[in-house]
Amino acid sequence: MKTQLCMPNAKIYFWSQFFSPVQSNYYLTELIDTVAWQQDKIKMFGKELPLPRLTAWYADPGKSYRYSGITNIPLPWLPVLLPLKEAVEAAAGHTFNSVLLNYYRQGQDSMGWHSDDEPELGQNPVIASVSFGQTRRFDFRYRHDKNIPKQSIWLENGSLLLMQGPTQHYWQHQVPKATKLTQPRLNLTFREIK
Ligand SMILES: O=C(O)CCC(=O)C(=O)O
Ligand SMILES: [Fe+2]
Repeated sequence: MKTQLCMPNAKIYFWSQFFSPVQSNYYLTELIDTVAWQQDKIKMFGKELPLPRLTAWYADPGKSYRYSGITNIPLPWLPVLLPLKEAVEAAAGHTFNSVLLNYYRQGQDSMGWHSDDEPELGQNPVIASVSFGQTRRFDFRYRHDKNIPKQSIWLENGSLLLMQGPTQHYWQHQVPKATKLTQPRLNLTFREIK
């Protein structure tokens, strides 16, 4: 079922069971096994620190993506990713030429506050985010006014979150640590690199 999140200066839609549990469990194991996962390092306070998650970047030829000082050179599309891309494109009414995959091995893995506002995404990017495996909390905070309350949603197995319009200009998001959780989660964010 599709719902719209009610947040100012944002256009966000959510489908709780976009993929069935059977499909989702298949994709979870298949992607964990076949994706070329890597652990990037970022420079922080003069030190090199490993990112607290594994990532991979699949995209059309020439579509590189740079964030946090890391340049992602695209890998050619894996066949298993193509039906996912098509299903998400049909729901979003938008075509994508790339996907960033994040592998949260357990609750210690996380992603800090950020907006998806890199220049290669252009103005008002459409970003379609699919989750498989362990349910994790996804938080939003308003960038310019601390009085606007934070919002959170639970991204469960098989869900689809679509962020578009001015969302990235006005809101940041994060996936906080959840240290008690032991099960893996995969997230795929489909993007259009200009
Ligand atoms: O894991 C998630 O749900 C969020 C991923 C994300 O924000 C990103 O890849 O930019
Ligand atoms: Fe993001």
